[in-house]
Amino acid sequence: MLRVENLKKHFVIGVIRKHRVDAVKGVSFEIPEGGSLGIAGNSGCGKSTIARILMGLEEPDCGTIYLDGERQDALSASAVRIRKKKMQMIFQHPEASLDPQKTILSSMMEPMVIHKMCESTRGRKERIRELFELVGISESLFSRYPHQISGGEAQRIMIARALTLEPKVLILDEPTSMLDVSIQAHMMNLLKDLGHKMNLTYLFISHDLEVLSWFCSHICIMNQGTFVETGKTEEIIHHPGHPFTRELVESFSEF
Ligand SMILES: Nc1ncnc2c1ncn2[C@@H]1O[C@H](COP(=O)(O)OP(=O)(O)OP(=O)(O)O)[C@@H](O)[C@H]1O
Repeated sequence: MLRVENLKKHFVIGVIRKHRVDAVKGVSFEIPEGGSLGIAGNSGCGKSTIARILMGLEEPDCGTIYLDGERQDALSASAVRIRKKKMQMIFQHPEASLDPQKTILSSMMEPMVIHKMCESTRGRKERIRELFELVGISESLFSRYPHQISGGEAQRIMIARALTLEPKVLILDEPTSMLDVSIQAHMMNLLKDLGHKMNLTYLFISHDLEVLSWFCSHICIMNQGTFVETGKTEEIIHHPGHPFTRELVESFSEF
């Protein structure tokens, strides 16, 4: 479903003394339809840069992305728009993704209008109602503003919003790290359930090996812009081959 080959990205920071940061140094991975791949690594190792490139928010230096069998850099502008529908992202700060001046219903409608989903406003509202039910929130939130909802509700709204476009791939970038521990488990169960019901393909980015090992069948361990180890999650967690992976696994088993 999603294949990435030799992705690279550097940034130049500083004004007077320029400094080069090689954020992603040639990573490759593949996720089959309905599969779940985790990318684990410490802060600053380049995880979110990969996600931002996939979502078209950053231009890579080089690399090839195939989505649903199609090479993405060979696409026309209209095909890029279709790709953006197929791949959606859930961010760490859901409240920051909602416009504070718009009601929840209006924020939900927006992507559906842009991508011409459903024929009428009534049809769109009905679809949003169904999605709210699916993610376990009530339509009483429709008329509220982002400051009138909880963090857990905001994240469920963002999941429902991503699903309005009927994506095939969901990129999760630390989707639960800002939530209460009690809500985190509900959210992870919800995402797993949705994956089964809608045959979603997941790319899950996190520094939390415990969450990733529960959610993902396969995992890539990332350090300083490269994948140091890739494989089945169970095998990597129980038999880490690379010193960095061992360090990461040990830091989690201490808790
Ligand atoms: N727009 C940018 N301009 C300059 N440097 C950047 C930019 N975006 C990321 N970087 C740098 O690239 C490196 C990788 O950043 P990235 O956000 O991908 O890491 P991460 O693994 O997702 O970290 P975290 O888990 O803390 O979000 C870091 O050194 C970061 O400072």
